Amino acid sequence: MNKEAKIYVAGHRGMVGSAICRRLKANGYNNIIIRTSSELDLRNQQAVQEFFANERPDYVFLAAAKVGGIHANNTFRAEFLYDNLMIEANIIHTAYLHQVTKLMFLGSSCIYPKLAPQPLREDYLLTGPLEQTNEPYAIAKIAGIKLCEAYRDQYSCNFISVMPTNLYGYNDNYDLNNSHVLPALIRKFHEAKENGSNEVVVWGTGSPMREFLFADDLADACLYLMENYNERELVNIGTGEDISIKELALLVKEVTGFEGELVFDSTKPDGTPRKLMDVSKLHNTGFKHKVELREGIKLAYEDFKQKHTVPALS
Ligand SMILES: NC(=O)C1=CN([C@@H]2O[C@H](COP(=O)(O)OP(=O)(O)OC[C@H]3O[C@@H](n4cnc5c(N)ncnc54)[C@H](OP(=O)(O)O)[C@@H]3O)[C@@H](O)[C@H]2O)C=CC1
Ligand SMILES: C[C@H]1O[C@H](OP(=O)(O)OP(=O)(O)OC[C@H]2O[C@@H](n3cnc4c(=O)[nH]c(N)nc43)[C@H](O)[C@@H]2O)[C@@H](O)[C@@H](O)C1=O
Repeated sequence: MNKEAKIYVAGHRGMVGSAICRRLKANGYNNIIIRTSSELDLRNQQAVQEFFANERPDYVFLAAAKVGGIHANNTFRAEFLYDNLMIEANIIHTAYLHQVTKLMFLGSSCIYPKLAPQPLREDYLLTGPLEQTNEPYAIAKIAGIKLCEAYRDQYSCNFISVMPTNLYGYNDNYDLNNSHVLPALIRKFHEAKENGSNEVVVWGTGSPMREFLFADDLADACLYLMENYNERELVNIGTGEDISIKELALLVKEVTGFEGELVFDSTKPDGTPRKLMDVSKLHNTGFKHKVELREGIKLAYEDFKQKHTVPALS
């Protein structure tokens, strides 16, 4: 991408979109186009087509989506399917109509079958049934992948798809009902410590395994792949290491300094037992993540405290 290129970051206020914008600016790209969802509802096809006609971006990072953790996915099933289908269909089709030089679609590790062999290779896609709690979101993401493939096949569009693992970092979502596990645990342990509670409830059995990548590492990977990857096939983006939810909770407990007990609420779903990504394709391109989990949790916790805790009255 040349430094004067017009780069549209869809979802710039989100955890991933804001990280991509940070990285673009740090790398000298200053022609970045952004819109909030109230300025441009990406589910509205006409509004998207007018936006592209006016702004004519050269590159698109498609990081806008309806996103949430296991409870949100399992509760707002229609919204996770409809919103994500509409957002991706509108942007991908309009990017083709306006001859965008290159588009990157962000999928997710949940697209792979619930019980696929581990670690998950990109060619395991559509080889088995999906995890029920996030099937709508996964189906939408798979449709996005197939749109990029089909527009490449029929119209020679340079649209690539990347599959991030579970993410965390600056500007994460800390709503206890809709967030992912890591931000939820950071908030729960912090508030338990501040309130003097002697226990923190962890959803599920604690036995599922999850892989976690710091969002700024993902952003680095996205810029690297936007510059260097032009293939039809998916690319997994992760660390290649996973941890049990129980071990993760104990790590967050240690970082936040909470000294009480963990209580596991097995009435809550575990979801996919494991979804470790095979990241050999990514590593073969020369890219590797930098931030390890303990350090990343410390960085995310500091960000949480700066943005979410009311300063004590002086
Ligand atoms: N977080 C994670 O663990 C993972 C995320 N991903 C993928 O990464 C991408 C970004 O996720 P993340 O940053 O965590 O999500 P966030 O929820 O933090 O951000 C999502 C963004 O999408 C925008 N958006 C949502 N609906 C609309 C709409 N109708 N019109 C316009 N904009 C909309 C929001 O805009 P606004 O703020 O203006 O309302 C928001 O900025 C998504 O594609 C997600 O599927 C993949 C794997 C894991
Ligand atoms: C990125 C990925 O994210 C989602 O899939 P998920 O990884 O299953 O989601 P999660 O992070 O919410 O849970 C991971 C595990 O953690 C356990 N857990 C414990 N305690 C809390 C807790 O307090 N909150 C949450 N949310 N989970 C908790 C929870 O029970 C589960 O076993 C989908 O969006 C999916 O589509 C997707 O792409």
